[in-house]
Amino acid sequence: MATEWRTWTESDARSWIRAPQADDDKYSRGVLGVVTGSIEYPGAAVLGVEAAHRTGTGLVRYVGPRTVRRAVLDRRPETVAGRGRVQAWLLGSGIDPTRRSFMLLGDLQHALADGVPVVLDSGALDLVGTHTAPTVITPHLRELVRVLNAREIRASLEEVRAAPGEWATRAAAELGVVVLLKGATTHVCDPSGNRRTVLAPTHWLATAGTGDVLAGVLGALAATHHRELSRNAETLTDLAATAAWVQGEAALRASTARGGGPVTALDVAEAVPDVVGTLLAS
Ligand SMILES: NC(=O)C1=CN([C@@H]2O[C@H](COP(=O)(O)OP(=O)(O)OC[C@H]3O[C@@H](n4cnc5c(N)ncnc54)[C@H](OP(=O)(O)O)[C@@H]3O)[C@@H](O)[C@H]2O)[C@@H](O)CC1
Ligand SMILES: Nc1ncnc2c1ncn2[C@@H]1O[C@H](COP(=O)(O)OP(=O)(O)O)[C@@H](O)[C@H]1O
Repeated sequence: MATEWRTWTESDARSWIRAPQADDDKYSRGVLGVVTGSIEYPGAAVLGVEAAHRTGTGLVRYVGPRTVRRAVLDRRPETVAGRGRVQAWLLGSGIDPTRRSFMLLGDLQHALADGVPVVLDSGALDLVGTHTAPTVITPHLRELVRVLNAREIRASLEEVRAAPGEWATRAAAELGVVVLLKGATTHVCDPSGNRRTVLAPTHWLATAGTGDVLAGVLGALAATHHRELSRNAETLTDLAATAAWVQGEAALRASTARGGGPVTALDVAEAVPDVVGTLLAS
């Protein structure tokens, strides 16, 4: 039974930001594994990894093509290249699902078999339902239409645009995953009927790559909350709403720092630590 939509606020988001403690190390803080980016879209990998580091995970492992790996490491040398044990996976940003190599598909399947929480974005959205781990999908409107149509649920872009919350709810129920449907209002819902909206505080956010940043923030929050997630998978819904809130607030701060002017996706990622710091201080 679906509940009413609840608008996610700063005080809601505050409950889902974890600061490291004296007995923490980089592993206990949570390791995020990332399979994103491609020769066509290397920037998506850079943006997601940057955002994950900026959100405050203990360690990020990146798996992907050599040239993309190089771009990621040039920007963020803290990143560890190659597979390893992780507490959450971020898969698919900057990947064209029609052009996946065997090696990439193997990396994606390997990650999905891990059993830890998964964020599925962009070029991995079609893999929803192929695994049992707690999962959140992060489509925009067109991508949600594709996901629904692939499951023989007929929906047009116009229909989904007219009632995004209803279609997100339907997708969550049919697919058995948390759905984060992006837009000026982001709808987050799950199969248990929990429903959140996150209102973007600036429309400058509607620019290339900010979805990749959101995916990185969410991946990091999933990794840092791995203990809560292992006890209660529904936690993923609130973490997803928090990621959208943090991303929106970061965009607002980045824009305000530029006199209210436009922002780039990297500006948004770079503003995330300020948002996290403010949430922890308040
Ligand atoms: N820096 C990076 O690496 C970045 C990488 N990115 C990565 O790119 C991948 C694809 O993501 P996406 O959301 O753009 O793809 P998709 O859902 O297929 O939508 C395409 C739709 O847009 C439309 N369209 C195109 N041009 C248009 C125009 N001029 N004016 C109006 N409409 C236009 C087009 O419509 P059509 O031409 O078919 O009418 C089509 O329906 C994804 O993996 C993402 O992670 C991005 O995050 C960006 C930064
Ligand atoms: N009109 C808007 N106002 C504010 N935010 C928006 C608007 N339209 C889209 N967004 C946000 O911008 C981001 C775009 O993500 P996405 O569509 O995946 O783009 P990309 O693939 O280029 O990263 C999402 O977080 C979405 O919620």
